Amino acid sequence: MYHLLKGLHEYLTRKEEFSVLILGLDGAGKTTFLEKVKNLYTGLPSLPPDKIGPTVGQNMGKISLPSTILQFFDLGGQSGIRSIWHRYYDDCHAVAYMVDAADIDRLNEGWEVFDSILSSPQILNVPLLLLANKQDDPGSLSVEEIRQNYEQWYQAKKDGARRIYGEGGDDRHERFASLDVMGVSGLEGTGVQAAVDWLFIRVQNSRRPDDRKG
Ligand SMILES: Nc1nc2c(ncn2[C@@H]2O[C@H](COP(=O)(O)OP(=O)(O)OP(=O)(O)O)[C@@H](O)[C@H]2O)c(=O)[nH]1
Ligand SMILES: [Mg+2]
Repeated sequence: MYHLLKGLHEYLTRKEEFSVLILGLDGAGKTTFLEKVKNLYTGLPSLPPDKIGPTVGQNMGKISLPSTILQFFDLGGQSGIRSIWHRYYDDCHAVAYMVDAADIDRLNEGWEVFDSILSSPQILNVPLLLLANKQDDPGSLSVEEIRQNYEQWYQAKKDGARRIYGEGGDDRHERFASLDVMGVSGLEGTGVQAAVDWLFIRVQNSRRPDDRKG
């Protein structure tokens, strides 16, 4: 009887687990952000910023929310490591792409990488959130400026491609038009809970066809 009740209790209180990828160029602030998420949701202290080095491979962090567990994968953003990102695409339920909104010189490079994610077939129906990080930095671009910056970059790329290939499809631009962009500071924690809330809500509605409950 005890085992039956225990099994029933476990069945009723089990949590569904979802994987969230945090992607972006090296130095965008992904690991600092994940440390803040872990601190806010588990109560454990964040690693001090001066103890966070460039990620070689991945960092993971699990947080428990009502009836849900979010498992974050923070992947190293250096160009040599980006080639492994695609291995995670099939099993993820959401992607947070982070840009350093204060590093204007590297935004174009960040958009090139973002564009390759937008055009990945495995990511097509996965919720995608764009995070404009380092909002605490007085030199950072606002959410609206980040949107405009991407639009300008995209337009320039499209104009260049049209000259070479003629008119083509515009799927990525359509996806961007409906994309949510949120301003955060992983260092100070501003906007971090709003971003996690966004991911929490979206993953519930985006189960992959082969996902099993439990
Ligand atoms: N001002 C400010 N600095 C930040 C913020 N988040 C991260 N940083 C700094 O940005 C630098 C890079 O942060 P990381 O978290 O290591 O960046 P990353 O995206 O994980 O980099 P890789 O692991 O190389 O891909 C560090 O010096 C951080 O302290 C932020 O919100 N505001
Ligand atoms: Mg890192």
